[in-house]
This record gives sequence, structure tokens and C-alpha cells, in this order.
Amino acid sequence: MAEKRNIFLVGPMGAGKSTIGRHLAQMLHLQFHDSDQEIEHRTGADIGWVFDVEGEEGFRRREAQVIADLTEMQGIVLATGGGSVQSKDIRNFLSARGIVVYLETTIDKQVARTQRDKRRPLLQVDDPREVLENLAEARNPLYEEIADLIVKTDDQSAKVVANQIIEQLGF
Ligand SMILES: Nc1ncnc2c1ncn2[C@@H]1O[C@H](COP(=O)(O)OP(=O)(O)O)[C@@H](O)[C@H]1O
Ligand SMILES: O=C(O)C1=C[C@@H](OP(=O)(O)O)[C@@H](O)[C@H](O)C1
Ligand SMILES: [Mg+2]
Repeated sequence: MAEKRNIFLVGPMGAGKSTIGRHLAQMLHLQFHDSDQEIEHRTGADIGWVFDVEGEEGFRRREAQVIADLTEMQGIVLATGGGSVQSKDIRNFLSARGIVVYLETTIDKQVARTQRDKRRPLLQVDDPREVLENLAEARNPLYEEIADLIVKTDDQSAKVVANQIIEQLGF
């Protein structure tokens, strides 16, 4: 049987990876996976707990293992966590094992989309905008480095963005 292609979504917190990934998988009849959800499934705890108990370092170790495992599959859409690209090993897995789509958005949209959600430990601070700006500076070049396709998600609904990705990939 011919190899089935994978689509890997990367980009910052609030870009819409988890939401758009779910739509994309449904539209393409592919399996959907989310690295954060998989970590929660394997630990039986939420991401906040993993950060509290094991620190960010522990979370990153789990994230690297989960992405190494999930990218071995075929025919999946994977929504990664926004910080996963800081690992060279993860970047290599993503580049080698599928099509990488970078979902890009503005800091304003990121703030708006994440402010009511208490599930992102890195943003539970007085000034989440400052954190997002600093992370963007460090990570945006890494998203760009591995992207096969870059799609803006600021002014379109998640479903419309999923359709755009399908069109632009020629699926
Ligand atoms: N294109 C979009 N337009 C409007 N809201 C969106 C869009 N994509 C995602 N959202 C909303 O933004 C929030 C964060 O989306 P999420 O998919 O969790 O982002 P990520 O996984 O990239 O951090 C969710 O409440 C989601 O419904
Ligand atoms: O950017 C980051 O470092 C993180 C992003 C989160 O995922 P989303 O990008 O899906 O919000 C989650 O993995 C964790 O809170 C850390
Ligand atoms: Mg997500």
C-alpha cells in the first residue's frame, strides 16, 4: 500500500493548531492527534499538573517522546504544542515524517484566544503578552525553518483555514 501522508501543525499558543487540526483531520478522513492531549492521556493528569510536578523540563521530555512516537504513524494530522520546535530532535522528526504547516497569527489574537483558558501554564503570569512576545522572538524562526506551508489564522474561522490548507496542499 502507498504511504499515507502526515500533516503536522506548528505555531504559537492560540494560533489554532488543536482546533484547525481537528477540522482538517475530519475533512481529510485522517486520524487526529494532539501532543498535549497524548501527554495527558499517558500521564492521566493535565498539562498544568505535569508542569507543577515535573517542571517544564519534565514536560519537554514527555513532549519529545510523544512526538517521536506519533510521527511514526501514517495518515495523521498532528497538532503539536507551541514549544515543541525548540527541540532539534523534534524539528527533525517533523521535517522528515510529514508536511509541516505553520499556523501564523498576531500577538493580539494569541492574547485574545488564550486569556480565558487557564490550561497553559506559561501564560499564568501578570503579563502574558510579554511572554508571548519573547517566545515569538525565539520560536518564529524555528517555525519558519521547518515550514512547508505558512497559513495565517487571524481573520478566518478555523474551518475556513482548514479548507485553505487542503487547497494549498492540493489534497
Ligand atoms: N481561526 C480561528 N478563529 C477564531 N478562533 C479560533 C481560531 N482558531 C482557534 N480559535 C480559538 O482560539 C482558542 C485557541 O485555539 P487552539 O486550537 O487551542 O490553539 P493552539 O492549539 O494553537 O494553542 C480556542 O478557543 C479556539 O476555539
Ligand atoms: O508554547 C508552549 O510552550 C506550550 C504550548 C501549549 O500548547 P498549544 O500551543 O497548543 O497552546 C502546551 O504545549 C504547553 O502549555 C506549552
Ligand atoms: Mg493546542
